[in-house]
Amino acid sequence: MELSWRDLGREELEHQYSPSQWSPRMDKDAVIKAHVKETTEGTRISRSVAKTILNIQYGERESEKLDLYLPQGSSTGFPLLVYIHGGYWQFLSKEESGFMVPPLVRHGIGVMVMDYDIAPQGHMDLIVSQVRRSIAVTIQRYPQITGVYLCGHSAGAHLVAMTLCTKWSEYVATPDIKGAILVSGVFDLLPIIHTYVNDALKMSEMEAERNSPMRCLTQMESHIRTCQIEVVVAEHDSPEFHRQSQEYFQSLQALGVSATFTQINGTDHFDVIEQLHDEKYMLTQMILDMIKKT
Ligand SMILES: N[C@@H](CC(=O)c1ccccc1NC=O)C(=O)O
Repeated sequence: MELSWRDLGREELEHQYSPSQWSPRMDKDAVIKAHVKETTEGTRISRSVAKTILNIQYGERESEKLDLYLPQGSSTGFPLLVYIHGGYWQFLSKEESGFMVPPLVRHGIGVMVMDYDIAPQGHMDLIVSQVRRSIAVTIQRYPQITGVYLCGHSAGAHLVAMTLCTKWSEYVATPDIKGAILVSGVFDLLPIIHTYVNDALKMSEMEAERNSPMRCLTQMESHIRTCQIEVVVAEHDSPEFHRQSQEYFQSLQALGVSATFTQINGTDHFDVIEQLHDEKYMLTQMILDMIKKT
């Protein structure tokens, strides 16, 4: 019989869910520090090269703000990439999450990045609803948006997957989601409950279940089932991260969704996404190709 995460002791489970411990480039503290530095600097560059509308309020709460990065000629019509940042639902913000903008705006693509209430202020149900709401508000306010693509990293990939199973009639508008790129994501939250990650989140088993994309795939609305979904992992992600992505991909395929699975060799959990500032990087090309074709 195959081993499951339930057979792992707490220590091993925590190791599996500590992405920084699997990087061959640097030690765990250095890789996170470098990630924040790289993405903060990248976001600063994006804000200097692209036309921006920063801190658009999408709700009543203080943190409910989003940034828009616009391509040239944005008054006519443009596709929008929504980037959802990671950080285990308790770190990072939109201030470090605009680094992928330059190659996208050069190709006529707009980018939206939202803040959501990270834990411990935020809890999982709130975070999921904030992400969905920020997207609905954006497409309602900017009718020039021709189609929406979702890209998320780590916890952000989880939030993309939850957005794919939204009941859109509960929101102010229904986005035309044409594609999604899920990078090094977590799609079943149950193992997370048994790790340090839950110290700030304080999810109950029920909250973890109802917020697990693996467990709400059948709620995916029919217009979403026709979109293109790309599941991506880093070569140096842990075996548990590989398993989570593999199983999510297989479930999408079983549902008849058009999905691909890609491992990016030579990358770890952090530089797999950091390199999106580079137009020549494989994942940037995958995103540009997807938007061109759909
Ligand atoms: N304890 C986690 C921390 C972590 O995942 C993280 C920390 C800061 C910023 C981003 C992170 N992860 C993914 O985006 C780790 O071992 O990597």
